[in-house]
Amino acid sequence: MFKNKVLLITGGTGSFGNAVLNRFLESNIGEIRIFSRDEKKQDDMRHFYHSNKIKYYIGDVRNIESLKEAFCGVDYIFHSAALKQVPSCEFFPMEAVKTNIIGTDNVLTAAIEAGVKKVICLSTDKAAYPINAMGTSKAMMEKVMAAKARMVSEDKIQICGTRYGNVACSRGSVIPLFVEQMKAGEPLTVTKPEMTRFIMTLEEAVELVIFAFLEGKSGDILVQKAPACTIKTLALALCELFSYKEGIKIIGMRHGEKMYETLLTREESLLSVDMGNYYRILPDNRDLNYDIYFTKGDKRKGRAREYNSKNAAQLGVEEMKEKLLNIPYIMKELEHFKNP
Ligand SMILES: O=c1ccn([C@@H]2O[C@H](COP(=O)(O)OP(=O)(O)O[C@H]3O[C@H](CO)[C@H](O)[C@H](O)[C@H]3O)[C@@H](O)[C@H]2O)c(=O)[nH]1
Repeated sequence: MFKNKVLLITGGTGSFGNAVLNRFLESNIGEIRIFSRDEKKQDDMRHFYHSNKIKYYIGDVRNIESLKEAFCGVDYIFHSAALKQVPSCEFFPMEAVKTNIIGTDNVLTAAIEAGVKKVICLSTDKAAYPINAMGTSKAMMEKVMAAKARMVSEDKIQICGTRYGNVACSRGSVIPLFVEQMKAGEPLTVTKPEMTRFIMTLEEAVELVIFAFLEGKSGDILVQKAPACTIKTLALALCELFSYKEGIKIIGMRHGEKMYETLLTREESLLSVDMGNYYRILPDNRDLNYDIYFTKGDKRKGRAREYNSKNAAQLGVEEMKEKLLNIPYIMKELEHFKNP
């Protein structure tokens, strides 16, 4: 489906953009456009890949004019540009509104105008029953996406979403932090040992977006059935892999954190289809006519069960070690740790 096509990735200089490039550069895709704000990161990528297939566009999803220019001739978009750090969004919630909500609206408006055929918007489990500004802005992003999908015919453009769990070893996340603590000879700072998270690899995140691209209909959100684990399991697995003896120190929950994350809410589980390794959450396309809204409901509500990192399949220490050993970053750090 990507043969000779033009794919644009917003926020394309991040880990996700690089993983998509690794996946597609050797394929028969026509062109990949990297759209982002940071010229330095784009320049680094230019030198790293040396590929004529990649074109770089400086711009900001907050600025619709910059999107319009970049979208000319584009077939498909993976929309990954976002503010995704929990603390920074908590301190600057309006910045999250501008990038995650208004930015997504801009991307979709410009995509419709430019005749783009399919857009996949990347969201997070923190958007389900959100408690922090990052999750709330992503929940609103999903609503913007659903509203746009409802308004524009599927023949013109297909708009879908994906929801991720935690991407293992992504920039600024807990695994690289624990690795740095081990290098410094410090104990691992565990917030709450029994806290759980869905764990995905970057490759799985790319697979999910491709699955959404191939199988998603307009308005759908696709979710991968990811395994989960407690933070204690993760810390123990790392200590065992690195033969690390300094142990862990419990520091307590941080601002805006939940004990577990949800990939599928109770309400969504009524609208979801089990597709083997994935769930497809169908859009709630009931008539939005206000009279009906007040007189007709859904009797099934209340019977449904959410899908969260507490009731999902849990990885034990051995399984976690196995998963970690498949991640190039861990292999590199292990090598370095053992032969400094
Ligand atoms: O020193 C620390 C830091 C984190 N944790 C724990 O490790 C887990 C993961 O923490 P991360 O900071 O790696 O991830 P978050 O769940 O807070 O959020 C991350 O995952 C999100 C997706 O759900 C977004 O991608 C977001 O940008 C990213 O920071 C949490 O239970 C957290 O409490 C610790 O135990 N000790």
